Amino acid sequence: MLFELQHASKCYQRGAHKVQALRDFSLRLDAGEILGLLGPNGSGKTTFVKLATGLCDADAGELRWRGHPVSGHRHLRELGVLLEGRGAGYERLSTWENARYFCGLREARFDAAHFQALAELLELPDVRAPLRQLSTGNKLRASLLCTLIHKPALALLDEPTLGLDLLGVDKLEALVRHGAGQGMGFVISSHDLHFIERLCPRIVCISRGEKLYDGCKSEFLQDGTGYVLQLQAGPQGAPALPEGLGAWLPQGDLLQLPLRDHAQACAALACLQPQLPACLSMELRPVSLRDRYRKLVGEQDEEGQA
Ligand SMILES: Nc1ncnc2c1ncn2[C@@H]1O[C@H](COP(=O)(O)OP(=O)(O)OP(=O)(O)O)[C@@H](O)[C@H]1O
Repeated sequence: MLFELQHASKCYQRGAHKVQALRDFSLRLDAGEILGLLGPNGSGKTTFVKLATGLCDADAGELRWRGHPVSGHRHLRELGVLLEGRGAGYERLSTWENARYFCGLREARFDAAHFQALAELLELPDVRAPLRQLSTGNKLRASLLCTLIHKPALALLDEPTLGLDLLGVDKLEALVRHGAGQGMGFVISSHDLHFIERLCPRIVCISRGEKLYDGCKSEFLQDGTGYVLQLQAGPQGAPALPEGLGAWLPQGDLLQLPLRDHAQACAALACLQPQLPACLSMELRPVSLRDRYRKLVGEQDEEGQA
């Protein structure tokens, strides 16, 4: 076991009010794991990263590193952190200079070959130019490089895709897979659900500071729905559903029908076929992380309002 946070709680004081950012939150991670941390805005993801990195103290709970309670800041040398999609790079320094500086700060040897490998993996164009001359996406690539230059055992990446173009996201994905292959652990907090779905075999979902789910992505996706039929009704309104297929769920101006499996999807299409040409659009797709996440967080909101 690499990292463990046990029963952590954190409350912020905001004026006269208290905000419970995390409540009895526990998480453990092994070397080589890639964990996707999901949660709505304000659910406590950044607070978790701040607790893990000592940027703020928990009101309760314990942090353990390699099986031992954390005391002091020694474990920070083995962490790589990207907070809220921004690195801590110095704008007047180049990627190369920043990387050397951050290695020094963590008392790690600067490995030029590792720098080169990361720069190539990220396709960073000009590692000798000051950061201020780089585009937003390339600044983020430089920050990612500086986050990983000292070969941390655990990388905590908060919103690492913010501002990255498609190629940049692909490069980041390759970088994470490469690191995990070498035994690094990753906690990736992001609202980019496609990115998390592609990359993370383990999902943790939090809402209002509490953990709603922690487990395998494949199990997270399996909640009895295998496919979703989605359409936009024409002037005649929603197609009539035969008995046993449930009911249309409105989603903005679209209608969605959750379907159990391949057989039920085929049966639904066969029944609805005469009515489908009158619809403005139609799509049958496998259930996604987005569907499942929306359902889980939505259910919790409903409970909260009840
Ligand atoms: N320094 C602070 N002072 C007061 N309240 C804070 C502070 N930092 C965070 N909070 C509050 O704590 C809660 C959790 O915030 P946090 O930033 O951890 O959420 P998040 O899941 O990272 O959100 P997002 O997805 O928007 O980045 C929010 O209600 C937020 O307003």
